[in-house]
Amino acid sequence: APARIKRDTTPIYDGSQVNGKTYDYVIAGGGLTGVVLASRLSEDTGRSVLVIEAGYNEEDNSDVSDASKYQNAFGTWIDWAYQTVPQASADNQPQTMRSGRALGGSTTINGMAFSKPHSFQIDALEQLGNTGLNWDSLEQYMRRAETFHAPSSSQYAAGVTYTSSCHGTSGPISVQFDPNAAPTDLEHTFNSTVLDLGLPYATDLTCGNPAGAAPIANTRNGQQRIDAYTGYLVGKSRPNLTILSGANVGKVILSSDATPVATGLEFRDETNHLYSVSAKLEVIMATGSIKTPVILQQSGIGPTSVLENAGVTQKVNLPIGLNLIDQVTTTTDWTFSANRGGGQPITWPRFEDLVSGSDATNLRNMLQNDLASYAQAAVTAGAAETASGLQTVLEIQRDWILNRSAAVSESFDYSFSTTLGYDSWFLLPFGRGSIQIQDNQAYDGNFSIDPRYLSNPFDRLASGATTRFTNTVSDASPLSGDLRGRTAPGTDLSGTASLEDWAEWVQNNYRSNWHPIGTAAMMSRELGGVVDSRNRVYGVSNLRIVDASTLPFQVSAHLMSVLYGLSERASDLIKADHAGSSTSSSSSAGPSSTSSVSQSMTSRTISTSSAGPSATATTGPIHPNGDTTKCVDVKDNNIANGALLQ
Ligand SMILES: Cc1cc2nc3c(=O)[nH]c(=O)nc-3n(C[C@H](O)[C@H](O)[C@H](O)COP(=O)(O)OP(=O)(O)OC[C@H]3O[C@@H](n4cnc5c(N)ncnc54)[C@H](O)[C@@H]3O)c2cc1C
Repeated sequence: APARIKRDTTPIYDGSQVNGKTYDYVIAGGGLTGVVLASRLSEDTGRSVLVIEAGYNEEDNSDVSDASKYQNAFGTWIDWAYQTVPQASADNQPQTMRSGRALGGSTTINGMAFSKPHSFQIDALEQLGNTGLNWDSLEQYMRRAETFHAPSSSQYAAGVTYTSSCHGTSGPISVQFDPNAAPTDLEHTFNSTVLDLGLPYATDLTCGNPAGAAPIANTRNGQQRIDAYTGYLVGKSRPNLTILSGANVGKVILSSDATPVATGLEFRDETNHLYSVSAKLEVIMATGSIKTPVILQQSGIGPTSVLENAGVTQKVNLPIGLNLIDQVTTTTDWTFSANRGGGQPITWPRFEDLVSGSDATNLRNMLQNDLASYAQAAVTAGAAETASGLQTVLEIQRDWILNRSAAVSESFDYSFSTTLGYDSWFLLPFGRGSIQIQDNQAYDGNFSIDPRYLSNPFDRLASGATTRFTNTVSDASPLSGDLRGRTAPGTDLSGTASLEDWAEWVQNNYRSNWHPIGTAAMMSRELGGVVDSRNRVYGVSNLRIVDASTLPFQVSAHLMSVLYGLSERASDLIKADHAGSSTSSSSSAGPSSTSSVSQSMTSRTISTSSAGPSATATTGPIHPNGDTTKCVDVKDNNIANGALLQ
């Protein structure tokens, strides 16, 4: 067996150890949300829980645990590095979407920034048909995930601000300002510059009003990254929790009832054996915004045209894989006249900060007149189910931008040596994309990811305005006095150039913001929703989705806080829904009877194998030193060999 066996929540690697067994809860994916659910649901010692995760325990990987090594893991084995299709409205090139493949999921490779949206953005979840889901109810779950460490007295004296009542005090995820950093000259200069430009100051980015300039805390404890797995499971003794790592889920097993019942999962372990497990109470999907739609479409839950083209028999017609929303990021750079110290000032400009005069009039008119055509364009592109449903959501986004002074962009600024850089993105795209399987191969098949970056005319100009604003800041005093010149974009693009010119630069110089959401949206069925307010998939029994795919729109925040809150909330809902149910008897008593496994296997189409080992099986671990090519579960859509794709 691989030597990476750890502590009490020991992952196992051999799928035959769970094959044919029944667990109360079977969770696909052990990323941010999967790990929260595994931890909370296994608190109930009478319930058996299985998590199936494609990646491994990366506690010993310093690229994960060392908080200063952000980006080192990009392009390595633990980055899925999903490839989009060439982006027709941008530069016609594919984009790489970073995503973590490990216990802890994307929290093992992410930027650790911890912020919360506007309270009215979370209240809008209720407006979309999710009764009872609003800022007040979710905020307590966001706090339940968090333990906040106040800044040191010297940090406080140097100007770090916070509001302790907005934070949690006893949750699994430690949130802290970098203990080795206090605001530098640069940060003071930067903040006074943006305040002079009229931006407000946000004392704390977790209080429900993040617009303006603010300090940002991270999910860290000292120099250690606190990812979801480290926070929620490492060191916990949970005999009723089984974690199978290195295994790819391919399908949800569904009964042939008129309303299909999710009875388990089919998966392939690290040695390519094909196996299945049963869920007595529920199957929970937590494989993230890209893979959740792929797995569900392969299982027969999805849009008619997508499943027909792929040759998959449809069991439930749902807009799974539609409504994909990600943002685009640009990087702009300046040179300092002298080293001004490191630092990470962050700004969240509003519409009124980004544009004025005819630009503001033009953009406002677009939002006032063109939402119906935006919604229709998404339907035509196969990215929305109905124009009326999407328009309802877009009208809510318009209200945030034009009437509620929402933060519409984020600018994450950094300085090192003599460079000042800004990573900036327009937060609230009106465009929508899709994820579609291309064949009926659940393990070695192809799927297309098309975020349709910059296809929406408003997104395009708002992205231009977002990037141009970094120039406005750099040109303003006192910051301008410290800068020698701009290195990206080149000076042929002047600060007063039109939004159109800046948008064109963005089209050729952007990257994915790596925040895909929306592909199984939580909202009423009529609006294009896939799950209800309790995370239950419409038209299927015993199946929930609890991951980033359920967010129906982007918000003015990094996503972790919301996802920790939503998965904490879901764990309570699931526990409550099964409070009276009896427990699974076979989970700890070895494989369930062969006959029940065979029955579930014959009720679905399976080309590669019958129950039990597949013909291509080999043995031995595949990570980190083994033959990683064995773990390729979707052709051309991941890295399995550790090579850098870009
Ligand atoms: C590079 C990067 C930087 C980011 N920076 C920040 C930040 O600073 N702050 C912030 O708040 N958010 C940030 N995010 C976003 C945040 O990390 C994600 O939104 C969040 O982790 C999504 O949670 P999830 O549970 O939906 O998916 P994930 O956490 O990605 O988990 C999905 C899990 O499913 C597994 N999986 C996939 N397919 C299968 C399969 N077939 N079988 C079994 N398992 C499978 C994956 O390996 C993964 O472990 C960043 C994301 C990235 C990629």
